[in-house]
Amino acid sequence: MNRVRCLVFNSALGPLDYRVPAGITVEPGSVVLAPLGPRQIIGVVWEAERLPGTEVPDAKLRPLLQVLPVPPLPAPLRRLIEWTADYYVAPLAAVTRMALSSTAALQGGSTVTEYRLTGKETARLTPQRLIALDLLHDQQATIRELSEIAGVSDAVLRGMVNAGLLEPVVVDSDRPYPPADPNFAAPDLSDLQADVAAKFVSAVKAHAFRPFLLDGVTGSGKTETYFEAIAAALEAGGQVLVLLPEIALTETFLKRFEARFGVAPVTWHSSLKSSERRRAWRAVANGTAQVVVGARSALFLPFAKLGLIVVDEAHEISFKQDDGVRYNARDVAVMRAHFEKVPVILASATPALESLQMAEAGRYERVVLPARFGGATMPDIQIVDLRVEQPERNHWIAPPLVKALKDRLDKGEQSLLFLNRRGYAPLTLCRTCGYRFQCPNCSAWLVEHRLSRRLACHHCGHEVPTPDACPECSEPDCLVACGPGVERIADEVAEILPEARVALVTSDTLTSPAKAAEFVEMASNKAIDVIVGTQLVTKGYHFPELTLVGVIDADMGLEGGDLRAAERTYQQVAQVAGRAGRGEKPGEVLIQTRHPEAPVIEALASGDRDAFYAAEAEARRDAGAPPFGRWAAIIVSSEDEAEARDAARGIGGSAPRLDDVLILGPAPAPLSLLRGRYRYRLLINARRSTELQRVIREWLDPLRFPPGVRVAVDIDPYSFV
Ligand SMILES: Nc1ncnc2c1ncn2[C@@H]1O[C@H](COP(=O)(O)OP(=O)(O)OP(=O)(O)O)[C@@H](O)[C@H]1O
Ligand SMILES: [Zn+2]
Repeated sequence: MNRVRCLVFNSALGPLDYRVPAGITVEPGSVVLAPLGPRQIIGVVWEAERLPGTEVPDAKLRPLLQVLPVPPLPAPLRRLIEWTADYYVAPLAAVTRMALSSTAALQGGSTVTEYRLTGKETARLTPQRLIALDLLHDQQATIRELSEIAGVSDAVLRGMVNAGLLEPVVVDSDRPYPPADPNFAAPDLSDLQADVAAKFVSAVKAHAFRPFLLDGVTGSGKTETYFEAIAAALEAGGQVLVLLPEIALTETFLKRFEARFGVAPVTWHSSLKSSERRRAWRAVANGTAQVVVGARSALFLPFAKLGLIVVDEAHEISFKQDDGVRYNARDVAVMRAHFEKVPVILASATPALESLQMAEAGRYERVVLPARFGGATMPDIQIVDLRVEQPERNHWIAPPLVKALKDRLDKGEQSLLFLNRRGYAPLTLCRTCGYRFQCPNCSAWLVEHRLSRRLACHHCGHEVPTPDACPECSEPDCLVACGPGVERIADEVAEILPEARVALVTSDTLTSPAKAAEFVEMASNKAIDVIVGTQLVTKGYHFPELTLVGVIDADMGLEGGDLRAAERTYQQVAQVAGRAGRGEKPGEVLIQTRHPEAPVIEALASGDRDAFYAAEAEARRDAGAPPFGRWAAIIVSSEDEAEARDAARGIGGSAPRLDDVLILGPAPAPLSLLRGRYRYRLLINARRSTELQRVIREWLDPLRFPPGVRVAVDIDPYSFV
């Protein structure tokens, strides 16, 4: 009797056993279609001994229906999936799903039918068709994707196909990617860079697990050195995964990669079309995708012969996923390298304390690039004490920064102003009655976006047009904007420097790779004098004429009491400062603050990173915080406030009593209402040595909750709201 155990794509079900009928051969990792009740479900054949399940008698087993035409998930990936599920207390099925992230790729055949406009116009056009004609220009995608782009139904589009307005195009999703050339344009490395690169290259050649922390100041050429490691992996016929924290950075990366290797790498992120996803997924699985650059989800792609992993800007908190499986891509990347037996490079100018600690403990090998490439110097950093140098009323740029901006404009050099807040103002209130605009779904204020004339919630996306009158007291023209967002700073720059060309760079303006490319092009060609941006412009960019960076509010990130607040402020400010003076002209950085005496501000001013990290590490050690102690959170939510509270109390009531585990809460989360769900939190603090996951699993497993309640576990949380 030939039976197998499968992990099926339903997180509520455990592993299921099936019979393997004649004519089908499977091995661990095979992706299969199996019957489940009257339906069919996708599953993955797993080593039975690794998945405890209930033994079903042979006679009761149902046969597998089909093996899907893709290579089996390789063993190192299966081990990674197990590790991730175990470490983050997540269902195995939910993690496995992340690996099979293109359902199109799992189906047989290698073509996808996409549609595009024919250019023909018929006499009778309904309003819906007119909209579609307008929005689908230069688009080619599946009906489902086009319907999302145009905001019309599938039926409207199908009607347009029948009317000859749209035509099908068959796309071959197995056409190979052009090969990268490791020697296309190799740079002359400086001696220091060459030493670092040589370590990477020998590690790649050795094909063994070896984690590196590439700690190099901004502009030191970290990218150039890890490109040498990529070249070595290509020479050896291996695949490479490069993780970037944001899609917005991909564009610059692609250009540099192409200049170095002759072709663009394969990209992987959430906004790929399904045909692109399918092509990339299949090429990764059959080993023909050589270098994949992607957001954190690329981490679970089924590489056939991985040779190297790079995590760039490894300190970025966007590597932490905060919904679904709550994992940290930086840490999982290291585990993947461990299972694949390959080197991994974590690159950053401002490494996370956790990573530095790992280096100190000898677990990671720290390699250092202490100076900028090509003789460029680090920028000069000045503190602007806002208590002394006050901006004008309702303005946010203090006199010294105004002066510096004027000076740069006169000299024809570029400036960058950084404020990590989108929109015009974070709070809008009525001057007459005091009414404040709040999100109906979240405990958060609505942020005014003046460019698009909306008030928007940055948590759930809820939006309303900005009204002319107060909704409470009906007084017209009485709304006041409180506090600054980047749009307001851009207005202020236009007021101070009417002739300056100002670019606003936020996720609201750089909405596509094309827009990002356009911005880079303009900034590089000096068609922009002042860039005003959020954290999106703090890293990755290299504009040689940019000589002034102004930080509008260095204190903003310090509010809220997050355990990593000081570290994050340090990283953000140091990164944005790092954009100044990367060319021949020296850079200057002005940091506006009300707390010049705060250790993090002092460290930024003196450039004494080591002292800051040492003090920060000491504080964390005292508080039993990571990396010295462990935190986990349990977040309980429901659309019904009482139900959420009761469930949270139930969890609190059955909390284990352990000497070395401290449990706080349940208490309403700081963001007590989010996307229409009421939220309660418990925080768990334990010693490094505690088996925290086991404690949590044994605590939560026996508990049952009403169907409307969601209980999420967050191991090593980054968000404390
Ligand atoms: N050996 C080299 N030859 C030629 N150009 C180089 C070399 N090393 C670095 N550069 C150039 O110097 C600039 C800075 O290098 P790079 O962007 O790799 O630094 P980085 O350390 O990644 O910086 P950041 O952390 O600030 O993003 C880039 O324009 C890069 O092309
Ligand atoms: Zn909201």
